[in-house]
Amino acid sequence: MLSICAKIGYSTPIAELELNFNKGKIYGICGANGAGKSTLLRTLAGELYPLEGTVKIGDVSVTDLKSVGKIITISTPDFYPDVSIGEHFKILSKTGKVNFADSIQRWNLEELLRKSPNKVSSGQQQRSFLALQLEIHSEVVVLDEPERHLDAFWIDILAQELKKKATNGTAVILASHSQDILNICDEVIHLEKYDIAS
Ligand SMILES: Nc1ncnc2c1ncn2[C@@H]1O[C@H](COP(=O)(O)OP(=O)(O)OP(=O)(O)O)[C@@H](O)[C@H]1O
Repeated sequence: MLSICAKIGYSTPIAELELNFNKGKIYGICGANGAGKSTLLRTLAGELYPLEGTVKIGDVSVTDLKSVGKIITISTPDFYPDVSIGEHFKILSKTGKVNFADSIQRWNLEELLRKSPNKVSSGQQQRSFLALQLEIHSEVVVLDEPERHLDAFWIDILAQELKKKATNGTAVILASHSQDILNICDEVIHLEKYDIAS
């Protein structure tokens, strides 16, 4: 469904990959700091062009207009500073036609809805962001360290949510340093330091 056959990197290559990602599966990407996990995710999502080669969803390049909306990227939490967390849910429920009631309950966000995103903890921000983004339908979801700032209880909830997403037919691709999250993956890709001479 999503495929990459490419050399990736910014100006110099950091990996050369040939991979396929199928719907209904969870793929983990692991490796040391700087190994290229975020670069791979950004290339898969069409935010970064490969140095050589292609990234396709079906037969269409991920950078083609036809691919818009098929892939969602969940990375650093991003909120409007003067808009309450609850208003973010309201705005997205109108524009994306999504009902967030269950998601707000599952992520235990009722008490945070009136607050500004700048006045809650990093873990609370992350929970709110995941509750918003994971509820939106897409064929592929790409997550960069989704466990960031979460305690063990919420990492477990995150694992359940990702499994549910995959069961519903989404291809889930994540980069993580958490063994608890990597354990739920159907396949784990280890990125090693790339030998430029190769
Ligand atoms: N915006 C950028 N411009 C140029 N080079 C970059 C940029 N972002 C990252 N790099 C370089 O690309 C390489 C891979 O970085 P990347 O962020 O993909 O690593 P990572 O595996 O996600 O690391 P971490 O575990 O620290 O998040 C690093 O050597 C880094 O210095």
